Parts: sequence; structure tokens; C-alpha cells
Amino acid sequence: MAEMNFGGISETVVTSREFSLDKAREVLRNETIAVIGYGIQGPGQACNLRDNGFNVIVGQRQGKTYDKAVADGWVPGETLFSIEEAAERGTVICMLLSDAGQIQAWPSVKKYLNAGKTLYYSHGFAVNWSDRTGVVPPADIDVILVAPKGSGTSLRTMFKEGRGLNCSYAVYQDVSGKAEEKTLALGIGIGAGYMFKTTFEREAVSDLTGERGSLMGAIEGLLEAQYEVLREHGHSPSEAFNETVEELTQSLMPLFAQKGMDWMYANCSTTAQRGALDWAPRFRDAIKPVMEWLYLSVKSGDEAQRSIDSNSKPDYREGLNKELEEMRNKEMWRAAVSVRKLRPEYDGE
Ligand SMILES: NC(=O)C1=CN([C@@H]2O[C@H](COP(=O)(O)OP(=O)(O)OC[C@H]3O[C@@H](n4cnc5c(N)ncnc54)[C@H](O)[C@@H]3O)[C@@H](O)[C@H]2O)C=CC1
Ligand SMILES: CC(=O)[C@](C)(O)C(=O)O
Ligand SMILES: [Mg+2]
Ligand SMILES: [Mg+2]
Repeated sequence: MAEMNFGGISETVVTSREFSLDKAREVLRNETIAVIGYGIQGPGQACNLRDNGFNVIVGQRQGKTYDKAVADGWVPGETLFSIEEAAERGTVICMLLSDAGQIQAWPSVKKYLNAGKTLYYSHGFAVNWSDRTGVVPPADIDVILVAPKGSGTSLRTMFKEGRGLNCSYAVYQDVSGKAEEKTLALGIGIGAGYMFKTTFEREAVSDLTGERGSLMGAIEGLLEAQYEVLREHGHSPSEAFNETVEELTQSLMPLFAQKGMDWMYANCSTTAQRGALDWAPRFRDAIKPVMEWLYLSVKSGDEAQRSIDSNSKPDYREGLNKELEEMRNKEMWRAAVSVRKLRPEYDGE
């Protein structure tokens, strides 16, 4: 564990310097890690754990993602099973079904959660909103969390590049007295870059806020608003797209990712700096009430309920795909396809 100063506030973080991969392997030596669900997080975590030398099996229902598991080298009857069979065989049960799927599958997983097993999550959702999910873990098992702060797809690609994706970690129930050490071992095993400590409640609330806010919902809304205004005032799609998205992702975001926002500012014109410094507080003040509304909507459980209700429908996937198709077909994102093709490094992908 290392104490790190985050802008004046001291926090505990854990990296592979404090908790080595060898130590992680030692801690989980006698465990069979059952990754239940093979959607986005499942493949990232299961494949990283396997490549890191852990004893891993996968549980997934039949269908497209089961076939993906086979293509990734999981062998039916040896390392790939139905959800129930994996839950029975595993000693560490990693609940990586969709959050709505976890509710439906809970009765068939719960019956295999015997004393001595460990229940692992990558989200605080199921347990934090137990009044809505019905998920109440048995009292005689460890319940822990490692939540990658990014897509399972990035978890895997960053691992292959020798990098690591940051994760939060939490212990909800420590029966064995070893819950924290198992949590950290699993975090290192799945390829965490560093881990910061949280609780199930704080993870659930911050995660739903972040993804609805600046990470996904707010950024999409902001980009659309600017693109629409430029187009409504006669600017061409290529100009509107470049000035709204392409310059942000290709030039300016990497600058503030590397050395902070003031560094990005310092590398832009004095004209840009003057204007952006004036407009940033206006945007902050206009957006903050919506952020507050969002936070309270998450905190009250309303957002969790909405996601449970819509994602529990049998045709939820078709519905989501249709909405993504509508997004893809917007002029802004069709313009993006052409812009990407014009990048000098474009290689047909
Ligand atoms: N997608 C991501 O990268 C991230 C996800 N998480 C968390 O990780 C967990 C897994 O999320 P994803 O990988 O996005 O899940 P997902 O939406 O990709 O679903 C995983 C699998 O669940 C199965 N499934 C869904 N409903 C089912 C049901 N009723 N019965 C049986 N199987 C069912 C599907 O076959 C699917 O392959 C969630 O708790 C999520 O909040 C955390 C960080 C990032
Ligand atoms: C990728 C991630 O961490 C999200 C946005 O919270 C999610 O996929 O739920
Ligand atoms: Mg997240
Ligand atoms: Mg999330």
C-alpha cells in the first residue's frame, strides 16, 4: 500500500510494486476463479487472469458470447461451462453478467455460494441497490469488488500493451479475514494499473454518475450541441466535425491527458486561451445544475431502477442496438467516418 497525495488529500493506493503478481498467484493458489458472463468485462478479466497464470473457468449461457468464449480458447466441459456449473465448480465467483442479468441469474448462482467461497463484483450495483435487485449475499462468504475504470475492451488491450487500467477496490464482507488480500490479488490478476480504495456504495454512485455525465452522456450531448449550432449557421459537416470532435480527440485531449489542462491551454493560441478561460466558467455554471440533478437521480436509486426495468426486457439488446444505430446514422457520426478515412495513418479499419 502506498500513501499518495491527490491534490492535497492523502489516499491509499496499491500497485504491483506493493502487491506483486507472484504474491497474487500465491494468495489465489488454491482457488478456481469462475468468471460468470462473457460480454465486455468477462473476456478482458478472464483472459488477463489466464495469461497471468491463474486457474480460471468461464460460465456463460449459449449464444453469440458463448461462441466468442470458444473462439478465445475456452474449452467446453474443461474451462467453459453453463452459468450454474461454473458457479458450482468455482471458489471465487466473479459476477460479470450485465447488472440486470445478475438479478435474473442470482437464484441459480446463490445456491452454490457455500461457506468459504468468495463473491466478486466489478460494480457495486447489485449489492448497493439490493432493495431493488434482491441480491443479498449469504452472511458466511467474503464479498469483494474490483471495478475497472474503463471498458473491458481497454482492460484487455492495455494489458497486451504491457500497461494497466486503473481500478477501484472494496470489501463488503470479510468473513475469512483475508478478503482484502484476495481483492488485491484479483485486481493485480485482471491487470489493474493501480487500485484505489472505495466502498460498494460509493463505487455504484460515482460510476453511474460518471458514465451518464462527462464520460459518455454529457460529452455526447455537448458535442452534438456544438455540431448542431455550427451546422445551423451554415458551416460544412467537415468543418463542424473537425472543430467539435476531431481536434479534441486527436490534438487537444492527448495534451491534457499527458500534462494537465493548463498544459493544453499553454499549447494553444493566446486568442484561444483568452476565450476559453472566459467561457469555461459559463459552461461549468450552466452544466452544474444538470450534474446535481443527475447525481441525485443516481443516489436515489432512480437511475438503477430505470436500467433494471429497461435491461430486463427480453428484447433489451435489440432496443439498445437500434438506439446506437440511430446515433451512428446522425450526420455528425457519418461525417466522422469520412474524417477517420482521411487520417494519414488510416489503414482500412
Ligand atoms: N462494460 C464494461 O466495460 C464495464 C462493466 N462493468 C461491470 O461489469 C459487469 C459486467 O458488465 P458487462 O461486461 O458490460 O456485461 P454485458 O452487458 O456485456 O453482459 C455480460 C453477459 O451477461 C449475459 N447475460 C445478460 N443477461 C443475462 C441473463 N438474464 N441470464 C444469463 N446471462 C445473461 C450476456 O450473455 C452477456 O454476454 C457489470 O456489473 C458492469 O456494471 C464495470 C466496468 C466497466
Ligand atoms: C466502462 C465503464 O467503466 C462504464 C462506462 O462505467 C460502464 O461500461 O459501465
Ligand atoms: Mg465505470
Ligand atoms: Mg458503469
